[in-house]
Amino acid sequence: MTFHRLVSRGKSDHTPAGEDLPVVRIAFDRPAIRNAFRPHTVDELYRCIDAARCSPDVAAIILTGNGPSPRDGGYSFCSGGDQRIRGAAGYQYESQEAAGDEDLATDARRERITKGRLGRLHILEVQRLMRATPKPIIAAVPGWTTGGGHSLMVVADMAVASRKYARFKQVDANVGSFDAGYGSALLARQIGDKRAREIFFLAETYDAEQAEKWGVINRAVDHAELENTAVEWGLTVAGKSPQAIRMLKYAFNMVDDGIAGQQAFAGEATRMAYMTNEAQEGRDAFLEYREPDWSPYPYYF
Ligand SMILES: CC(C)(COP(=O)(O)OP(=O)(O)OC[C@H]1O[C@@H](n2cnc3c(N)ncnc32)[C@H](O)[C@@H]1OP(=O)(O)O)[C@@H](O)C(=O)NCCC(=O)NCCSC(=O)CCC(=O)c1ccccc1C(=O)O
Repeated sequence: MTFHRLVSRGKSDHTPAGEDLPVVRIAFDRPAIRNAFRPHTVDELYRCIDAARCSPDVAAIILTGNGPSPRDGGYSFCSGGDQRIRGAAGYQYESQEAAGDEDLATDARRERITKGRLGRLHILEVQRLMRATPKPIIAAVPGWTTGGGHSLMVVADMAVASRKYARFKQVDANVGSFDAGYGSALLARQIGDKRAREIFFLAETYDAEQAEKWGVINRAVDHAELENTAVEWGLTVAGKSPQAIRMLKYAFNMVDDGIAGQQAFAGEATRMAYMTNEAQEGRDAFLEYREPDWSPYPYYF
């Protein structure tokens, strides 16, 4: 993965040149294999998103894929799990020596897999972190997005895609996989049940204009404008009330995330409550060994 903090060029973003902007860019960095992820990639992705989540001066996150491929010039967002290191129980870590050597034959790579480590499906932990991150995550889709990559795009709060190169294909069922969580359920919520079933059951390729029409993405744009659009959206979000954006994201999540969604929203409500004189009176009364005086606080209705 690559992680970049955006920096002002001093032109249109109202920030002096060279200063940090409140947006980060996180990108898959295996363009030769359409940005497929392996467990190390997922570990890095988790850490990148968490770093952005924990940065108080970051308002929005762009998730994209580096490219083009040095092999054939193809662009990709993410093609999902790396099928070459998929074991019987999940995606397996490779030894450090094999890591990065994309040209090794499949059998040679398999022989180098560290046997002692468990197969992992922890991209699902990343999906949960994306939901729990109280900042909009914007997927910028430059090319192919398939399998687990398609699901990450679905989980992102907004998505923009290259009209020329972005291609979408939910191939899970082709390779015996199925994202039976957010990747399918959230997609059905976003675009309708029948269409989501079509995308999973038929696994046909669709392009950015179709994706925009169906509501899978927010906008199809010229390839050259892809990241500019994502940055513009990120900076627009940064111009809004942080509290309002936080509450809105958790509000959008709440119904679909059940009690976990309610907990996230309620946690923010509690944080706000703690800032009130009323809640502080409760704390102070306890610390001062006295009964709380609620009289200044009416029963609002
Ligand atoms: C993406 C393609 C449609 C692109 O096609 P094309 O442009 O013709 O390029 P290719 O020549 O096929 O590819 C170039 C090069 O990249 C290699 N490659 C591409 N994708 C992968 C991949 N996913 N794994 C390994 N290697 C890949 C390809 O082999 C070529 O290399 P060569 O050396 O030249 O052979 C097309 O490439 C394609 O269909 N790719 C495979 C897509 C796929 O099957 N993805 C996996 C789906 S399953 C998945 O993602 C797991 C789902 C998941 O995340 C999940 C679900 C449920 C629970 C848990 C999980 C989880 O945590 O993982």
